[in-house]
Amino acid sequence: MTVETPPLLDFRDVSMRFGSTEALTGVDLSVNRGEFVSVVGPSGCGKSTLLRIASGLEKISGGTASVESRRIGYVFQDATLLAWRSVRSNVELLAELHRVPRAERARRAAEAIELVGLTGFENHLPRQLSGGMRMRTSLARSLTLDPELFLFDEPFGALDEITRERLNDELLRLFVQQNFAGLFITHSVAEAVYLSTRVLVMSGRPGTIGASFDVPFDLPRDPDIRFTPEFAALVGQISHALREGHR
Ligand SMILES: Nc1ncnc2c1ncn2[C@@H]1O[C@H](COP(=O)(O)OP(=O)(O)OP(=O)(O)O)[C@@H](O)[C@H]1O
Repeated sequence: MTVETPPLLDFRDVSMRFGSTEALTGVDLSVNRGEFVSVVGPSGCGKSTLLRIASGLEKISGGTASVESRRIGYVFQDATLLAWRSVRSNVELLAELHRVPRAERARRAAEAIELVGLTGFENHLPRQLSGGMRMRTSLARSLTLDPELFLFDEPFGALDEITRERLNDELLRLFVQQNFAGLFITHSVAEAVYLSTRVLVMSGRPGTIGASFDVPFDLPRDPDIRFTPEFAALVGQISHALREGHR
């Protein structure tokens, strides 16, 4: 007999108003353990609002939004590093705020730095890093808290194509290795398909989930999958759904 575990994140009929602006309506969204769910949608349809609700920063106007875990990681488009702190000290910051003892904090930071491939750069300051390395530092900082649910708000949007693809590979590897569930916001349909087990298409406004696509490709994922006709076909279908919802 299999025991059903509740989804880590479960939104039912969620609506959200900001004054007279109806930002979200009738949003049903769940993220289970083992899932990496991406959300694509036109600008202003409420994607960031979804993440802010998930992280408890925003109170919903209607429906229910439950998050089962307290171990939540966040990575945003801006790496938000402290300029005067080294990579090591930036990576330790969250653990420090959570009052993790010094030796344990140092151990977790060293492990996270290794996981994101920044070993050797521990003493660098943020201004001495490339954009991709800053993002890796931000990712490592969240990994020190061993998140069960990871929320990503367009983390790679500002990076060049090659760096973005490399970080996509690294994130996929971490997803398989570290076993967290992910909710990932992006404007890139190809990125969403490559990273995810499921892609949701939002339409706006007010924003709602218009379509859901399961991604059938195995994990761990071969980077060359991006050049196959099956991959292109799925990207095409999702892009089409995005255009339909935009009308
Ligand atoms: N704090 C706020 N006060 C008022 N309106 C808000 C607030 N936050 C978001 N909104 C409105 O809610 C809608 C959704 O915004 P949100 O930032 O979630 O969209 P988005 O899909 O993430 O956009 P983008 O893709 O451009 O980042 C927008 O119309 C926005 O103006």
